[in-house]
Amino acid sequence: MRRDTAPAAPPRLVHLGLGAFHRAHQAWYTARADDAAEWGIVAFGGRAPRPGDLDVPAALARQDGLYTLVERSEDGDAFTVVDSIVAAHPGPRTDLINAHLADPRTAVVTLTITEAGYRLAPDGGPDLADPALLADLARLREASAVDDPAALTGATTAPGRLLAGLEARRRAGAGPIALVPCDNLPGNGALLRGGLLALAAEVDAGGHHGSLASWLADHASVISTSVDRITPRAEPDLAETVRRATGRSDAVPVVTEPFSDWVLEGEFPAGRPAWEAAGALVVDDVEPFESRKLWLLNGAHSLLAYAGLLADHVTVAQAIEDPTLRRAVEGWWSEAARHLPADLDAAAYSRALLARFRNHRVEHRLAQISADGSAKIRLRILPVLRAEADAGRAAPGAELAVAAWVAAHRRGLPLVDAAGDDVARACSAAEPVEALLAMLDPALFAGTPVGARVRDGVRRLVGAAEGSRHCGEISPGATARPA
Ligand SMILES: NC(=O)c1ccc[n+]([C@@H]2O[C@H](COP(=O)([O-])OP(=O)(O)OC[C@H]3O[C@@H](n4cnc5c(N)ncnc54)[C@H](O)[C@@H]3O)[C@@H](O)[C@H]2O)c1
Ligand SMILES: O=P(O)(O)OC[C@@H](O)[C@@H](O)[C@H](O)[C@H](O)CO
Repeated sequence: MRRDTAPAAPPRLVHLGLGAFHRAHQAWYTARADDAAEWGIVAFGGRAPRPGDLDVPAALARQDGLYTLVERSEDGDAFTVVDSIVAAHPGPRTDLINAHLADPRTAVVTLTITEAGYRLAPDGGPDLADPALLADLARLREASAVDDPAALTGATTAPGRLLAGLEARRRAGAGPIALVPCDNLPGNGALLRGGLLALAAEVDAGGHHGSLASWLADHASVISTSVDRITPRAEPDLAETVRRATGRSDAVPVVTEPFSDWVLEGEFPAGRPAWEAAGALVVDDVEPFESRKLWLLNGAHSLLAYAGLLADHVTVAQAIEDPTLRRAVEGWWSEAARHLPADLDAAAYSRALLARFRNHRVEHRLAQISADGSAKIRLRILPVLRAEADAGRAAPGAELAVAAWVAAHRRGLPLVDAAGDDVARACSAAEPVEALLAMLDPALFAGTPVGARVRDGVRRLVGAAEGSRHCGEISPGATARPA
């Protein structure tokens, strides 16, 4: 695929974390905006592709940024060429990230770097024990003593790359900018803003060049978002499906569901595309929308992932047809709905979700969703479980999600987790179940009725394997590797 005569839109948006979701979501909204011709995206990969994975930025660059979005419903496929990405580069091209951020025409940075990519500690602040992040900070401190732009290159973490780019913008006097995290993290705007300010303060403390932190506070408007579109990893024959249906040769098509949702809160001081034209909603308070989505959709996904894998299911569509799991998901939805504002109509959202989960043509693999469970259970299940426990109620759906995560480790399922070292340590502790629960929240589970019910659940799910001392192979996820 190549661009023909139509000129590409000017580059005014920068994206970090060029994967499937960005192309199914933000790039698609941008291409459908009324003013799409004015807004081109320069997209950067994140970490180096894993062995066997496609190099998406390289493949997209060979196609002038064009790709096919396959919207897959129960009834069939719709194929659209998305043209909003005007340049694609590998993540390590920090010289280009800096150059684009230092350009006053760049108005917005979007991010889909995965939850682990933010490199947060359990308290929600930046993980200042992370060696890669510390190395990026040290580089930035040294760079503050020199005016050479090359000194601002070479960061390996996403926060380090963003911070270096913002420092380049500050030095260029290129003005304010909006930062739009589009990852499934509760309070993603506050987490990104707090993280960047804390990291900038670390740089300022050892640097010589003035205050990056106060520049950020005045010039970086961090948007909070709720993002929703189920976008599984593309199956190997998707390119062939596209070729047969459209005659086009596309090395990196994306498959997604027809449904899409984007809710944003915050100011865009240098402008933005008219995303509302494609259905985006700009609100004063995104938090209730975000909780609804993270609890009802992602929480149910986590429940299905661990309980479904334990029951030998492979995809979400298979797991939701299992009557026991479906009842558990419906139970979880009722538990979560009690803590959502009534005007968000959680019941209608859940009904629609059930249909989305049952779309068997979208092959969303439980193994993909199961990654990084220690953080996801903490963020997506525990807030509801705590609230239910405080109200003196049992919460069987939430309790099953926790028990299934523990049991999946105890049964030796090969799970990827960014906190893989901690999980492995917990698994080889004298009391692995206690240690795994303590990783999530010691106070919630130690000597409490909810803890007792979860332990019973683990015993039932682990069954015959209970005597085994070790969990399965736990691969470290993203934070354990250089980005
Ligand atoms: N896929 C979905 O259905 C969906 C829906 C809503 C939100 N999201 C959010 O988008 C994120 C990405 O999903 P995707 O489907 O595009 O995945 P993907 O694997 O296709 O792409 C992930 C991108 O993030 C980069 N990345 C991975 N780990 C990183 C790290 N530690 N540091 C920096 N960059 C890193 C990768 O290089 C890649 O560019 C999810 O983690 C989630 O937070 C996804
Ligand atoms: O992307 P994650 O790893 O946060 O969670 C896996 C899925 O639950 C998630 O990707 C959903 O499909 C998505 O959030 C739907 O909008």
